Amino acid sequence: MTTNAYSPEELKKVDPVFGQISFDNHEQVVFCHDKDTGLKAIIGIHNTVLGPALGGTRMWNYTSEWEALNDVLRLSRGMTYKSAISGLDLGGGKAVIIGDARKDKNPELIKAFAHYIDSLSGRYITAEDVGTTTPDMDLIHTITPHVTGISESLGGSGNPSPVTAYGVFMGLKAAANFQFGSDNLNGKKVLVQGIGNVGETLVKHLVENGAEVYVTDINEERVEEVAKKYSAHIFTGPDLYSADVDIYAPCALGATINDDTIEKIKAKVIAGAANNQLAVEAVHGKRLQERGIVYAPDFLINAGGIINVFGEIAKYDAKEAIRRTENIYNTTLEILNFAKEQHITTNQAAMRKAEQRIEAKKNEKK
Ligand SMILES: NC(=O)c1ccc[n+]([C@@H]2O[C@H](COP(=O)([O-])OP(=O)(O)OC[C@H]3O[C@@H](n4cnc5c(N)ncnc54)[C@H](O)[C@@H]3O)[C@@H](O)[C@H]2O)c1
Repeated sequence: MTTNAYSPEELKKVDPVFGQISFDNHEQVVFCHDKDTGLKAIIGIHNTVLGPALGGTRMWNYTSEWEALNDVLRLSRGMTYKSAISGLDLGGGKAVIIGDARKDKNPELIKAFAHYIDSLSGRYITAEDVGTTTPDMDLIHTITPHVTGISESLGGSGNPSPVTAYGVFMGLKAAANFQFGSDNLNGKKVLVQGIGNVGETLVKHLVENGAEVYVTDINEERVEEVAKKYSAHIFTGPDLYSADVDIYAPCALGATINDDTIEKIKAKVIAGAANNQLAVEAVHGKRLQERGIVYAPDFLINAGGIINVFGEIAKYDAKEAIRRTENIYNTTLEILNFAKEQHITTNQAAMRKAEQRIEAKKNEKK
């Protein structure tokens, strides 16, 4: 599975950087190459109006540079909106390293990358993402202070995934409240797709709150293990998108709501952790709205991780991170109501609120 919604062929049709499909007024795009280690990386700084651009480094075996560039453009923009809607004084950025994390990652390559981060003097602050780990961040920390998600022993905020899962759970409950008139999940059928770090903890919260949880993952061992641990059901149908459930929680990779899946979805609420769930925001967000499916914007409800990590910069503790994450419930309800009033999609509503915050800050600075 690629992490992009576009094929390399589609991406090659336009100008190399500023003409890219996902280019959206990014402030800076940095191409990093180190001959000795073979490092090829791209740092995308989308917007720094609210603060330094914070976002993780993804290491992925992209099939082409076009795909890597598109991913970093798309992901860094997403971070701007995520931090803005979450009330954090942070801008949006992200980095990608081209390569297979299992085969190509080594300390020298990570250190070479750290020097590039350092060269940006804090305009970009990194963290973990797919393919990078806390030990990688600790290593980056030996070169530059502009890194979060480091070990707790070094003053870090620890594993963000449980906090992310808690935020997703809050957003999911708020969306259920909006759609079903109550956030009581007792007996509600919920399908969790992807039971990794975030998905597993989400399953725990759901089961503890009486939901009937179905799990699916490409890792079959994990499915068995998680289903057994939490007394969840293993999803066995031929097609998970047409599953007869109330809530679909995408917690694997992005773009699962696309032309092939959208008409099949029976769930009345979509709320999950995966980034960029809508393959094409305008098209698929609208179609969900037309079909009466309440979509809790991913970048809003999966912000627990960044709220947690921001504590390393803003110097707040784990309790405060949880308190702020809990507020995702209120923000989600506010956004869903705003979308209804304005007759816009929930994704548009969240983006509009985020843009309003950025604009206000820009005007304040003038
Ligand atoms: N970890 C965080 O704090 C955090 C924060 C914000 C967003 N997210 C996003 O949430 C998602 C999950 O994050 P995570 O940290 O749990 O990742 P993870 O790698 O621990 O788990 C992902 C799981 O999805 C499974 N998977 C992959 N492709 C699949 C497919 N096609 N069908 C079913 N299962 C599949 C994997 O086997 C794995 O178990 C990712 O999209 C991530 O970008 C995570």
